[in-house]
Amino acid sequence: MKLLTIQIEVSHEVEDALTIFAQDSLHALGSEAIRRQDFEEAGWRHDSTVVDWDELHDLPVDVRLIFYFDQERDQDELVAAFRAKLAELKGYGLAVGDGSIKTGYIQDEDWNTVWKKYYQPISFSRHLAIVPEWEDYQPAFPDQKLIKMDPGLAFGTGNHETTQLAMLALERVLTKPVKVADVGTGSGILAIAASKLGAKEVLGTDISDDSMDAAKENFALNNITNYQLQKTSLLAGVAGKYDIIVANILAEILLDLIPQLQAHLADQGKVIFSGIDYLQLPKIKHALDENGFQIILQMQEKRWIGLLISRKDQ
Ligand SMILES: C[S@@+](CC[C@H](N)C(=O)[O-])C[C@H]1O[C@@H](n2cnc3c(N)ncnc32)[C@H](O)[C@@H]1O
Repeated sequence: MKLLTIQIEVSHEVEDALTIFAQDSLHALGSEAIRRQDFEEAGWRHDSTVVDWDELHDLPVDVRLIFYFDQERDQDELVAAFRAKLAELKGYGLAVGDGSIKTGYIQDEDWNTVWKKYYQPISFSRHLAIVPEWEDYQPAFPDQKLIKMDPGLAFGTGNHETTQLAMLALERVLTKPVKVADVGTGSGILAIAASKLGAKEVLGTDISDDSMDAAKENFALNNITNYQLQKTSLLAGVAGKYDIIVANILAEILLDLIPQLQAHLADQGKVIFSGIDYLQLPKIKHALDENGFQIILQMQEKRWIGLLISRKDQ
């Protein structure tokens, strides 16, 4: 099978917003970012960035985003959607960069090997490291827990700031072996992190078939058995209450989740939101307030906001 590729030259200011837009609104099968800065810093960086100098033919001015879509998708429609999004972001006062767009086709096996090359172990914290399935990794601490991942076609390698903000909040609130629901589980990474941090049971929900397949494989890869997966929108049809509900999804979708929270959150429960572009924060704050919730911790990385939330009276 072939994949449609759409390549856009942008400024780093819009990289995240455009990537999430492609993933969540246009249902891209995958994405890749080639950042000039990564190449320039390659000599001294020892984190998850990997640079293959042999493949260095033409560097982007700032960031080149490559999105992968099913070959049957209408490329003119997708290009028009990207152009409209770039115009919207420009309207917010962001530097969008060159904005030029190129389209093409590649064999999907090529895509699989391309992204794997850029996916390296992440020593995330004192407690957790995220390790691609095919990598050997020596824990930085004898008791550091490893999250083994093969995200397949689902979102959630652990590289994205939004995933990392949600993981930080999980470390903060998982102080007892409680029940955790991960809404929009993607690759299952947050549910797996919760289980490794000692959750009693984890539930992952998602609307995507790719997510269900990837999460199931990743639970098996991590020898996790105390999990359930449910293909549904947000918490629709989910039975029972959860002590922690974590959701890393775009703000527009979190707005639909907020009215469902009271019914699914246990007494003294906590909610973790991530995936909120800072421009969308006022809307989320307002909706939380209207639905009886308060923010008890706010974190930010680049444009992205992560929130720890409780009921107002708790
Ligand atoms: C940004 S990804 C987060 C993946 C993973 N939890 C992480 O933190 O890396 C958002 C996920 O939400 C899923 N999603 C989007 N809309 C949804 C909905 N209405 N209900 C459930 N999942 C949804 C997408 O399929 C995607 O897997």
